[in-house]
Amino acid sequence: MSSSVHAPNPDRLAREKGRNFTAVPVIDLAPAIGPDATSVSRQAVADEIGLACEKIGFFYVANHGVNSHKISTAWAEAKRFFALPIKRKNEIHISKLPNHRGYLGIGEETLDAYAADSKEVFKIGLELPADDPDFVNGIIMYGPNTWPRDLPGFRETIYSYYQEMSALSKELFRLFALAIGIDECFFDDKIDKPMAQLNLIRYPAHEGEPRVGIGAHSDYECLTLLAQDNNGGLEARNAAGDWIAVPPIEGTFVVNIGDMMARWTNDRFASTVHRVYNRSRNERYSMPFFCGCNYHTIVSCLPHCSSTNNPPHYPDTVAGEHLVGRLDATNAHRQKDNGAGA
Ligand SMILES: O=C(O)CCC(=O)C(=O)O
Ligand SMILES: [Fe+2]
Repeated sequence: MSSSVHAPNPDRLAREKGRNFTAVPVIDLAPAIGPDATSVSRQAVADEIGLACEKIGFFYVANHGVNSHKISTAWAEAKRFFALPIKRKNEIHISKLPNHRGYLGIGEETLDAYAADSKEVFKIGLELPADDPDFVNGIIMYGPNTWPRDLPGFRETIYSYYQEMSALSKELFRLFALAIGIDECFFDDKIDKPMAQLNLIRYPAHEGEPRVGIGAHSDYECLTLLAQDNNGGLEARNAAGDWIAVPPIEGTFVVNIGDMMARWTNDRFASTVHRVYNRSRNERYSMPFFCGCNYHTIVSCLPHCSSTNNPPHYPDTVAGEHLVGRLDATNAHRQKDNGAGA
């Protein structure tokens, strides 16, 4: 879930100054979350992460602790889902569901008004019962998931992968807190009912010129944990406007900061613009997990993120209201819901 960046935004350009990265670092998480981790080794990893978040907004994590079998089975199930006939996928089309879950076909989500995305997506979120009070109150980020029928094993495998991503995100939030210099547990009670979504994405193969898979955008939430296949194509934009490749690296996930964490840290952490430019022309798959905080969290400039010369850039924000506002702007079916088309 992400936002277009085409509106001229001088503030954003000013913030990007100095973020002239030419590569994205790999950060080893073992000294932070492995069996021999100490508070000193955790802080050292957190500082490395903090630097990457400040200068780049992107990093890879290695030794992340996610079971490789869970990752490979999730890939296999994602491919099985997209191979279903379109009629079957449309049975669980997002526009037919009461919350922000389900299937979106090619061209139905456009992140950059100047270049349509070429991708299809299946979305799930935190599994909650239909009587969850927030869902009953119409909060579309919550409630039950809707799964494709007659695809045995899909639900279990994909939700188990979701839970792995959720657990790893919680570790990363603790490291973010250490990097910022606040209580390590600061985020814990703000992410215990997270607006966290897993997208399975398929970018179709094509002929001819390289093609935009997903247009230039920044992500909306706090952090994104991305698994990508071996085709490459993910690119992050540095302050000079150059597109820096973020290629697949075996055994890692790509992590990037989203707009909500940029707001929380007063842009100390960078929500860096990125895109997928499909040069390989092959079919490409990816699985981004977008971890936001709880819907009702008030996101307010954190300590150590402002000063008299650098006052808060953003008003306090209810995280969920902000996120849903962004979704309304980029999802065709949400615009209809909101009166633009009906
Ligand atoms: O597919 C990818 O590699 C990146 C996807 C992405 O940036 C997004 O869905 O926000
Ligand atoms: Fe993204």
